[in-house]
Amino acid sequence: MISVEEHRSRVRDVVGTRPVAHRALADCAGLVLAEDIGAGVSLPPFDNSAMDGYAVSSADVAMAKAGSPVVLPVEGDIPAGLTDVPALRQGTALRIMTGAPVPEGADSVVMVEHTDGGERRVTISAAVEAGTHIRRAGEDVRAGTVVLRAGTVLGPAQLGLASAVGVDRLPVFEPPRVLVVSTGTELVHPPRPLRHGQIYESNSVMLVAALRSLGCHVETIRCVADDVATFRAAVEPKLAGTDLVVTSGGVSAGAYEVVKDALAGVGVSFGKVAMQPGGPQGCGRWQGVPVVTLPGNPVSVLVSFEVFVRPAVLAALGHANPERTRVPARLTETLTSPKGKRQFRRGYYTREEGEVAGVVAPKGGPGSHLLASLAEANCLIVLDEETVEAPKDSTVEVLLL
Ligand SMILES: Nc1nc2c(c(=O)[nH]1)N[C@H]1C(S)=C(S)[C@@H](COP(=O)(O)OP(=O)(O)OC[C@H]3O[C@@H](n4cnc5c(N)ncnc54)[C@H](O)[C@@H]3O)O[C@H]1N2
Ligand code: MOO
Ligand SMILES: [Mg+2]
Repeated sequence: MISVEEHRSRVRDVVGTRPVAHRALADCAGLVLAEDIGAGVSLPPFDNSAMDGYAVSSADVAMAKAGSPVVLPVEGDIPAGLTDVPALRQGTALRIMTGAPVPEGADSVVMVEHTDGGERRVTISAAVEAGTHIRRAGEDVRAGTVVLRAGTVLGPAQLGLASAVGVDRLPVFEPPRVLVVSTGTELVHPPRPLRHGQIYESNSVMLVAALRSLGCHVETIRCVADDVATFRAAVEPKLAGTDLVVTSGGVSAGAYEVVKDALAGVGVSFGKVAMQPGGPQGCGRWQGVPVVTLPGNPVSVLVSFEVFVRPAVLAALGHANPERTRVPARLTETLTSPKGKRQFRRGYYTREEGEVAGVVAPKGGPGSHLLASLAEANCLIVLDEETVEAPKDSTVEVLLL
């Protein structure tokens, strides 16, 4: 039996690191930036108006008040996007819009609300200080400086910033193409009718959802019968276009362990990990393609995914911290755990406003077939290898899902 940590590091080594690809910004959301990005332009690129109003020289409107306004001739318009901007003659005004370049000779903008809105002549009823409503070139970003650091997870704001400094593609760790294969002669695609002895397939659905949430491209082969020739014929032709294969089922100690029987001799090793659920595990390479084989019980599949596959895929994608958040929580009931194994129990974690630690209520028993309780859970309770009993009201560690 190997430890959880040992298998985690094997899976991580097998999955490796993804290559870097340059992708259009629209395809980068959620991915990790592979290199520092410098600004090609300053932000703003030029002094521009923060308001719709009139560009003036503050000296010309210094005496303007509500009761005694100043009237200036308006010599033209500066809409946003105007590239040939006239200079302001002293003693006049230019009508200017938000985002438009401030003309030479102007040192401030009077909001249209403080004027009569005139087109030929404008009556200004408030003075402005020099600099009012002008957004200075470079006050946000200076050209040539690094705006996004390697390792940044690209969300909407980071992608917007990249575009604002003139970038249309970014170097990111390329998401893997993952092939999910669920095995079991008993498995049936819903909604086909079930015969006695058959069950509806659910593991591939969980794995696809979990992998897509990490940004992976996923293809599925569902309900492969427990027959080595059938398994090979279904999966082998797909290996060429695949970066990672994740299988479910067929890895334990029985007579029809299709995944084990098909892959044990070709570079994938199998064994037991000291955890519950998720004991039987395997990983390795098949024709050079990384393979992680998960046990078939539905809870075992999702727990194994959380413990082994998710951190390995996130690390491959360049995430500095690929782990779930761990928090302490007070148990609402006593739990028991097998000595020598790390147990992961489903739980529902809550924390009241103002409380330091939260509370966790176990959901369902330890059985790895109890899918309904998994669907009610928002965390995994971790009971370490030494723990045989965690009493009610004791503090345990939970992983927030
Ligand atoms: N003699 C032993 N028997 C078993 C051991 C053991 O150590 N000695 N380990 C048990 C544990 S723990 C697990 S976990 C399972 C793992 O078995 P397999 O990986 O070979 O998985 P299967 O036998 O194919 O299936 C197990 C179980 O899960 C259901 N299943 C499988 N695939 C799906 C799916 N895609 N959707 C829904 N349900 C699925 C399947 O019908 C079985 O009930 O082995 C124990 N046995
Ligand atoms: O280790 Mo198995 O995954 O409990 O059912
Ligand atoms: Mg089996």
